[in-house]
Amino acid sequence: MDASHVPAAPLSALAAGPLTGRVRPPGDKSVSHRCMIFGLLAIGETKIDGLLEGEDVLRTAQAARQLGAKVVRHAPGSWSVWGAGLGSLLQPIETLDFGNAGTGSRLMMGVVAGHPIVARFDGDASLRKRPMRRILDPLALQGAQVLEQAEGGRLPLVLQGSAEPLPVEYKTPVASAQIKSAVLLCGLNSPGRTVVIEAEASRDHTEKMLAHFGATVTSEPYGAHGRKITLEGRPELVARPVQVPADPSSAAFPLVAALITPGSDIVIEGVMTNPLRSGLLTTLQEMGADITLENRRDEGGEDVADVRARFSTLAGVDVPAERAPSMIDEYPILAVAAAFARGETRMRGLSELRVKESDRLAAIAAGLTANGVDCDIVGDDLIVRGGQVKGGGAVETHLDHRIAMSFLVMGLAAQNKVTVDDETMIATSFPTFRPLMEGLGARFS
Ligand SMILES: O=C(O)C1=C[C@@H](OP(=O)(O)O)[C@@H](O)[C@H](O)C1
Ligand SMILES: C=C(OP(=O)(O)O)C(=O)O
Repeated sequence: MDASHVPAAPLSALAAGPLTGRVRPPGDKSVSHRCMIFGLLAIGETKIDGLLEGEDVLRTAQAARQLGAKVVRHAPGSWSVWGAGLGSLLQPIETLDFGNAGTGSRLMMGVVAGHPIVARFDGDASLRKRPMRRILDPLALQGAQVLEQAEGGRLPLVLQGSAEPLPVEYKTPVASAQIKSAVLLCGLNSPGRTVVIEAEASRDHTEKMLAHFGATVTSEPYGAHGRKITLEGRPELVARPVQVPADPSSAAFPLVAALITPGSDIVIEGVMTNPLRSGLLTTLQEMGADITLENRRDEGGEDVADVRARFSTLAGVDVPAERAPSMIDEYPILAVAAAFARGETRMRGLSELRVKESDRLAAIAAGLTANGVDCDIVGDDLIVRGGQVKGGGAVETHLDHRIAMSFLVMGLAAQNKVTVDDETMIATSFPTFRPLMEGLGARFS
């Protein structure tokens, strides 16, 4: 299903009995995008197991095809990519249309910027509003040229890459794995060394995959919370199998649903517990959540665990700004947990939430207010005063999957049903959200 071409579909969540059972959410979205990209750049067959078949990743798969890869689906989650090879991408004829996918579009800009080709990038109404200068600025230092762009450096835009990207040392202006990854992916085809410095470490899937596919890449501490990543250009990237763990950002929805719904006891299997993605687990545990990590193991180079969550009496906490990169996509669902917690939760330093699929800071506050939850935005902080949640509200999702799923979870434990104006965007990251939640006992109408 192509979520961007289906009409909006409202959906309500109703108070549910206890949630029980075991589930496995789909594959991680960040890793799945990167499977397609590294598959495109490597020589040979990249076999992928557990790929997220969400709309965002399918867009990246399509772009990889347009740039010369052969991409084949064998069975659900089981895919192969035969790469064009680093330095040998095809000139795409049609626009690369990334739909709703920030990650796919921005990482692929890095790939195109490092090749002597011209590509037109576009996306849906949400993606067209998102800032791209943060990607285009470093890529210009590396030698790429923006031939056309919409106002403010936005999509649609036309990017001309360079046959020989310049080696750069780039310090990212905000903690962003997308900026870091775009620079590194462009630097792959540079005859020299590319260095990215981030003051606060962001998710490291690109670095891990670079090493997995044979590049020489190092990552060392930088300052109190940062990293310095150094990549040697022009490696021979060789196809390697990839096993995709379950997405912690998707697992967050059944997790919080169980914590706030009385009597619940669930297990979420195979969840990636990479420390750079685990800020939500830390925060919920600080709030008093009954969460245990069982059967901890390594799957495909990532830490994974089965996460057991039981209904808990939560208390408000202060969430420090430096934790934001490790839980950046989880603030909408954390705000829902905070609405059911006793006392005040203050989430600090959320400016990046304003430039996601929607202005998430505003969308969260509006959704909470519509459902009778007391909250404020103070500067870049969100303050939620929790307790019992009246519900009964209608929530505007602004083409944002995480806003839709978060408020549907709220409806499972609120006194009255919660309605979101459009559930279609959920297909971008978690196409099985509804059946998975219903399997645990959730009710939607
Ligand atoms: O690199 C990635 O896979 C992602 C990075 C994050 O974005 P930023 O780099 O903009 O923080 C995150 O919000 C997004 O969902 C996925
Ligand atoms: C921000 C997100 O994704 P992207 O930037 O890839 O659109 C997300 O999935 O919450």
